[in-house]
Amino acid sequence: MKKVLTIAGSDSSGGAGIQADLKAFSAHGVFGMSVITAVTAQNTQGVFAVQDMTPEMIASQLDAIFSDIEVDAVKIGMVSQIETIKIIAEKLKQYSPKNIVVDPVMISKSGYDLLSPDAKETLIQELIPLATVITPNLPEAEVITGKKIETIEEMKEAAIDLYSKGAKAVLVKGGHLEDDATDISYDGKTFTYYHGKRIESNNTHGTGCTLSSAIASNLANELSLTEAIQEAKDYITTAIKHSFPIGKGVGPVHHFYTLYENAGMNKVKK
Ligand SMILES: Nc1ncnc2c1ncn2[C@@H]1O[C@H](COP(=O)(O)OP(=O)(O)OP(=O)(O)O)[C@@H](O)[C@H]1O
Ligand SMILES: Cc1ncc(CO)c(N)n1
Repeated sequence: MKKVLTIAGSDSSGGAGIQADLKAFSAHGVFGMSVITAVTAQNTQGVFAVQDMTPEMIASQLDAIFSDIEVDAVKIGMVSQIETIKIIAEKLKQYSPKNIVVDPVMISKSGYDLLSPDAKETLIQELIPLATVITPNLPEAEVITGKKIETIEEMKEAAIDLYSKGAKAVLVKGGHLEDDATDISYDGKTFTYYHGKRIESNNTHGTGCTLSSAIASNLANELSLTEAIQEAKDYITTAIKHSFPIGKGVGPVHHFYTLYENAGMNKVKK
């Protein structure tokens, strides 16, 4: 069984962050592990408090895992502070895992800063160059490139600009487009489109976390990058379609169990 690590924040309501990542890992049949960077007090309505882990504690978690277990892929989500980013980058350089998916999480859907504004530059300089693929949404891509992105053409321009920051590939996500949810990847040579019809759902809490974890799982399972992204896109689309309205705000997506599905045991149809 492949082993996949998420380095991210905890979402107490279970829709995003570490909790979404571990659910996505299980659904992909990989063994999930976690390094918690911060604990958030969060629900479907917002983020109410954040407690960052110390850099020492983050380093200890990383050492505990990498000194003992072979890691097939890493997904990085909420990294919160400059010192958090620096220690993660240092440890990843030391252990050099094969696949690193960087989701440059900045602001929650409810508008809370999950990345300290003064840490943006460190994220760009320290983490992006280590990435197999980075997966910014449109607001994140706008912050990193400094340009407004509203059209497919502007997404392609942003992808070229983001690629120049040093990641092996870039996936610009179109969840925030007005129109359909089309994502675009760029690997320095080729653009690939991942088309998704916009689903009218209020339950999209954790879509980005889920997509990046699905990509990491698929890379661990040795799919090519474009296959890994396409499969992950199919997964998130199904997960949004079958999402449920728990809580009073933006509900979570539904993680469906491919293993059960293959065995004909899953009630959820693709
Ligand atoms: N309403 C929707 N219908 C269909 N696909 C969607 C919808 N919203 C988002 N997606 C898809 O979900 C994936 C995650 O994209 P999105 O832009 O929502 O990420 P995000 O903003 O980083 O999410 P998060 O809330 O976790 O930060 C993308 O593949 C995107 O196209
Ligand atoms: C902990 C955490 N990570 C990421 C996101 C982005 O959706 C969130 N809301 N919470």
